[in-house]
Amino acid sequence: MSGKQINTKMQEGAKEFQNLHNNSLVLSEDSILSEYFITMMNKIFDPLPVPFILLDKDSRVRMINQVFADYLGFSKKEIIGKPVLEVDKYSRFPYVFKTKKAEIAWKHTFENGHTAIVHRLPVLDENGEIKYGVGMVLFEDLHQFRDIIEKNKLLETELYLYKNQLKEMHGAKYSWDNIIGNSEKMSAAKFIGRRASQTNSNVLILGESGTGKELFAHAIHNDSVRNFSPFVKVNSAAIPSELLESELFGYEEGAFTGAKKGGKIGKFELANGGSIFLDEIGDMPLKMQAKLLRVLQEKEFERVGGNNIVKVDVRVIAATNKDLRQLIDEGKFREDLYYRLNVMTIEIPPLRERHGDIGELVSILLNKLSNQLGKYVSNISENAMEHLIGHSWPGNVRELENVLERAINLTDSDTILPVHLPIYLKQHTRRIVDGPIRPLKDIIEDTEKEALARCLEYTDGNKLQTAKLLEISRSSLYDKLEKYGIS
Ligand SMILES: Nc1ncnc2c1ncn2[C@@H]1O[C@H](COP(=O)(O)OP(=O)(O)OP(=O)(O)O)[C@@H](O)[C@H]1O
Repeated sequence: MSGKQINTKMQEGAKEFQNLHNNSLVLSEDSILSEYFITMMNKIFDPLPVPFILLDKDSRVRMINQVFADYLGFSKKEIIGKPVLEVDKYSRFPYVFKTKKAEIAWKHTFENGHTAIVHRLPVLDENGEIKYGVGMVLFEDLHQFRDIIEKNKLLETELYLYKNQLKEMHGAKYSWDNIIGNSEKMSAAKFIGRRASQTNSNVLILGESGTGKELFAHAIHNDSVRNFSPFVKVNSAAIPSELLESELFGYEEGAFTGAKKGGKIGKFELANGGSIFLDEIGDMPLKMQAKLLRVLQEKEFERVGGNNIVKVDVRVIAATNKDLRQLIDEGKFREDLYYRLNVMTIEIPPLRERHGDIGELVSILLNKLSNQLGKYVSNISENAMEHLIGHSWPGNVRELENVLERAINLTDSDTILPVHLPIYLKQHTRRIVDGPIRPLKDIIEDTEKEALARCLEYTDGNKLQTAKLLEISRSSLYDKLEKYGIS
């Protein structure tokens, strides 16, 4: 045979080999019967540890590899050319040739007693007639098969557990159904939120403290195509500025004293494929804002102490209760970052601008809190409700939740009465102004005193949070508490 002929034969053999993997393809008469083709098949399949057999259209064995012959307990010579039923009287090939339908992963017990999982494939010509058949043993005994199924089941269970754990650690817990309120303003905010979740754009959520900005961030992630990937929350105000960079972007081994061996990945890498929720973005230091801007623009960054570029695909959802425009004017927030973030902006209205939502909020929150506290309180008296509606709710829904939780703990029945509400809710500021005419200084001091007492009650005595909510320094808070004798 000339070199060219060998080449052609080789190509034919390769083509036929490909055809074997696709039983819808058709073989030429010459090639199936060609000794060269059979030699090629032997060369390819003999060294493989997968039992393999080739039958012609009359169900005679044309080729069998060594492992299959060994498995059946014959030499190859004893098998080649014999009708398949003489090799294994239980063979289903005659049936497969009749139906012309492949049998995939069937359980089969051979004449020698071995039970295996097998494939039987009929190969047809261009007229749809049987050309030949291919048989393969997938698992040589059922134990092998069962072991793999068991291992697979075990892996699936483990995977499910890890996925759930990951979702718990880095998943979004809330959906739109958890966001109560159908007032016009709230419905408008939810409408934009829903639209935002269907896009890949950055989202900026604005609203006072306790209005539900975090709930919105969860719902947006959950409703987006990224919902199977992590949702990672970072509170820029809660992390000391010197740690924020490594928290967000990770660090390389040896980046600084105390750095972990092997380095550490940051929240952006953790959120890859998913969303990162940057809460209190208005409190982010300027240096970090510059790095964040680069991530938003280039989708890449370097870990602290590293030179390698890390590429990420993360959707940013930022939130703040600060006036970012004012921060820009004060030189505390980058204007370019503001415009990058301000793509889909959602403004959540404060509770005092949607008193219409209070009824629904009270009824759903009472139910939720009753379940959490294991004490069923479902009613609220008309007077108590009036107090709730008359209040200005500086702490928004979070404050309402706290007021209701306290009331559930105080009541002895299934109803909340005015007596179960904190005093500040019932003393409206107007009373201070409405009383006898007094020096303005006294009125201001009384107002200040009441505001401090109210806020402390709302925060359960947490002075740091009180100072934050009243937007005064901690030392100023302590001075005022001392002045008014509030402990
Ligand atoms: N519309 C709402 N429906 C149900 N619960 C709400 C709603 N808004 C807020 N809450 C509840 O109020 C509390 C505060 O909400 P959240 O943390 O989302 O507010 P926030 O605006 O992110 O506050 P902050 O600015 O202080 O971080 C949570 O317990 C939340 O479940």
